[in-house]
Amino acid sequence: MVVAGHGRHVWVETNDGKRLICHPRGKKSQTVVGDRVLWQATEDEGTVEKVEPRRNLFYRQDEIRTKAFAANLDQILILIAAEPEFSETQLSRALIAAEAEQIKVIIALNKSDLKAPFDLAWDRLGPYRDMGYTMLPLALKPRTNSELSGSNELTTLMPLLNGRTTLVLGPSGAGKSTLINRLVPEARVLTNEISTALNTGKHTTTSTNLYWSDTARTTAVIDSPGFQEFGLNHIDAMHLAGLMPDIKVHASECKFYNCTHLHEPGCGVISELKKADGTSGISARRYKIYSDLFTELTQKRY
Ligand SMILES: Nc1nc2c(ncn2[C@@H]2O[C@H](COP(=O)(O)OP(=O)(O)OP(=O)(O)O)[C@@H](O)[C@H]2O)c(=O)[nH]1
Ligand SMILES: [Zn+2]
Repeated sequence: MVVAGHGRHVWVETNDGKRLICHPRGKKSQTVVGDRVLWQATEDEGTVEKVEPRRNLFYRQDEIRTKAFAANLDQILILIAAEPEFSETQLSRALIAAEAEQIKVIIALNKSDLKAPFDLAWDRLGPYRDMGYTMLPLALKPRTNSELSGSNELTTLMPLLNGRTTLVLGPSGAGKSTLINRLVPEARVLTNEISTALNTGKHTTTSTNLYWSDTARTTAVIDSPGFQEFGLNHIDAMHLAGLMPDIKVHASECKFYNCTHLHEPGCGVISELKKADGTSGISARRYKIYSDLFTELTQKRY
């Protein structure tokens, strides 16, 4: 399994837990973290001979290039926090990308100890709870021993991670490193090892790494940057509504089968949005995100 990558060179873990650097055979082979590969030993390193078929491939795409995050995921954990204030647009983009690959998502809101901003943020997430996304409050920051003995903040999260491979995504400052370091105390050491091995001189905090949080290697977390610039150019504008659950339920009520939900008469989405009695299942903010994204995806350059 590929557990880290740098450029075209990857760090492969064998079934018995050994790790070695592998180089791609030929120009074409593109591997990402989570890939299962067949490799062949060279002197002290290896060559990737074949990438096994993937269950899924999670990626973002901007105008310049496609960037794969990871493959063969069981789920994605989106970690946001009471502070800094999260961007609903970024959150929605990540959810749409996950939906496009039919990967389950957990949304975790960190820093529940910051009562006032936390309550505000929890409120802002109302539409996402209504859509059925699993959502949990967290307080990840290590506390004093007396506070810790009372409750373990990871007791609600751990059962959701156990035995699975989870890609952790989140904006800077939400607590991603705090989480990874609690799940995998030796993460920092491993990251240094990887960057020395794949050697680049620079640190690999900008690359994607897979860590085991148990010695039996059944629970994996993948740490990846890139939440900030989440391009969705790989998605067809006409498929967008189908990837946003709150819009999707009303898109089946439209008069025209190819309705864009932006201006058409008899549009189920627009009529839901215009419900004046406060019962609309589509928030104004979500509709704005939909229409802005629709425009972005129809104007994309190839
Ligand atoms: N109040 C509070 N602060 C927290 C909590 N969890 C993490 N923090 C703090 O939030 C700050 C950011 O946490 P990090 O884990 O470095 O965040 P990150 O998402 O890895 O951020 P980058 O390194 O910028 O990507 C640190 O100062 C943490 O101590 C929490 O539950 N409550
Ligand atoms: Zn419509």
